[in-house]
Amino acid sequence: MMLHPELLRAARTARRPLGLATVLLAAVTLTHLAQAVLLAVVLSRIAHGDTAALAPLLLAVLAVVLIRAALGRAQRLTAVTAGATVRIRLRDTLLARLGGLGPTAITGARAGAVRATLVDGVEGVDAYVSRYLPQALITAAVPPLLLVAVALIEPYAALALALALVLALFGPRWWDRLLARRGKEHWDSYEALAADYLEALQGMATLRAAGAVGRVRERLEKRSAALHRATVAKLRVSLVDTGLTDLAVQGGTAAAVLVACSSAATGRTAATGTYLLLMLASECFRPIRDLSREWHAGYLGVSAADGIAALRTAEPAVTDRGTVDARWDTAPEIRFLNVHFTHPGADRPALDGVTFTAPAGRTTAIVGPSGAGKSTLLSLLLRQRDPDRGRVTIAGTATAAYSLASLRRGIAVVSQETYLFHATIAENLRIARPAATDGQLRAAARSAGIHQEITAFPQGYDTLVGERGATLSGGQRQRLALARALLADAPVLILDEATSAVDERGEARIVRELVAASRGRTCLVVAHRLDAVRHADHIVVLDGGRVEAFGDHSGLLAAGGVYASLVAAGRPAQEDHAA
Ligand SMILES: Nc1ncnc2c1ncn2[C@@H]1O[C@H](COP(=O)(O)OP(=O)(O)OP(=O)(O)O)[C@@H](O)[C@H]1O
Repeated sequence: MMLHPELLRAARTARRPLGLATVLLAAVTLTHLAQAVLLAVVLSRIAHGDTAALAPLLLAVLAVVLIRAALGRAQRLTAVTAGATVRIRLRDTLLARLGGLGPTAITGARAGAVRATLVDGVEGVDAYVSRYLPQALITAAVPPLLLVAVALIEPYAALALALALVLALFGPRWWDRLLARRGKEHWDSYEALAADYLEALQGMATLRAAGAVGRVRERLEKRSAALHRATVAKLRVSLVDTGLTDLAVQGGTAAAVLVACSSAATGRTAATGTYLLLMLASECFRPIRDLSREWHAGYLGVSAADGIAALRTAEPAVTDRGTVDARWDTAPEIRFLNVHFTHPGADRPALDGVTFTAPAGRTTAIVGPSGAGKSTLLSLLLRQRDPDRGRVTIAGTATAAYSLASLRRGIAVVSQETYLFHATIAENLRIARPAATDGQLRAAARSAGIHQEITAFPQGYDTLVGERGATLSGGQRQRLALARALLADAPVLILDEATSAVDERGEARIVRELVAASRGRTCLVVAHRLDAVRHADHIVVLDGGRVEAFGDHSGLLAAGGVYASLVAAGRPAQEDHAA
């Protein structure tokens, strides 16, 4: 019997249906026992040539069989309901935890591995709690009780059965650790394969362009072979386990039959007692045989349990202890006050004493060469991380004082990696505001410069965009994401390289239109091309994690420095560095 604390915790979320499933399983077991007793009486009557009461006895057997069929059906339905409850609650918990962990933790894990845990691992937990656990409880309770009954009829038979039961129940436990290890190795191989496959599918265009499809296929074949080896290794241990149980069951039954025959021959037991002994000896092992069958169904759950526990208990990068509701009536002012931050494992700070104010209701651009700290700054504003020192405030209140959910609702973000779902354009837009009217959708799309292109599609706003917006161009995807952020109507808007996939003229136009559309909001813009941000009310120039300068386009240009050299280069900062 393998019990895992994580699986028991999951089972507690559906105590009632699981309790009912176990009670019904106990009732099914009782019908087996009742049938065994009735058959023993029938056989004994036949042996004595007493056929008078056979008809009612056989009818009683039939009734028991019918009752068992009904109970068995109810038991399976209840178990399925219990399993579904556990599955749904566990997935909810894990998804909520993933949401709470934020992008830093999610990018640390491999998407395919997380998917395997969330989908296949949770399915395994369902089988474990709904089928294996009730059977394990019955197995722990029924054979000892039957042993007592057998001992009352023939103590020697009880002794033979007890030895076989101990061997059947505890013998395989020697292999438990090895089995758990093999199960873990199998699950790790499975996760790695799932992650590699997902990555290969998602990156197929890049792999094809780089001529690397063959190499990746070889790697996947190696992964498949590793999974096959892990499966066989696991099966070997599991077969020894099952073999030992079978041996004990067969041996125990044979020994009990021998003892029953000998005690009948010596006259120690009467005919009814002998038949009862034979029937009960077989019933003693029924729960063990059933448990062995259910074990294979629930084994996946045991293998995935460690991964599920790790996901469920993963610590988020920031704690959500804030209580203030980030619901600002007017666009708020954003301030960075002497903010220091070093990424875990990095040897130099990404932000080294950053201080500036993004005035309320205005557009502030953040520019600087690659690695200057722009994305880090935005991640601190969104509380994906907390500063090591210093404070980030919105409307005069530290970001940590706001509840995370409300803070993130109050800030709309468009980044290069904004995700579009396999749904229609309208559905993708309404993710930001489910109750938005068609008019509001159109207004947001117009501001993001995509309305005309949408209406040019044969199905307009009902066009399916494909997974990750596959049927759209890079620029269209970004503008759609932009429209979605505008629709969110949050008082703070962050554009993080949001228009980099749009052509140069398009970018400058969109940023101009956005600035107009976001009037009344506090807008922070990190743009690829300086042309796009020259009209911003304020520009913060970051370099090496410090604020190098602060001002407007003409002032910064006149002052020289990093900004002037970036403009003079006339190219994106990243290219400068790469050159
Ligand atoms: N997860 C991370 N772990 C360690 N170091 C990091 C991490 N993310 C960023 N850094 C480092 O922090 C510094 C600032 O990076 P950041 O991404 O904020 O710069 P950026 O100005 O946004 O650059 P870019 O314009 O190229 O996107 C860089 O030195 C970078 O190498």
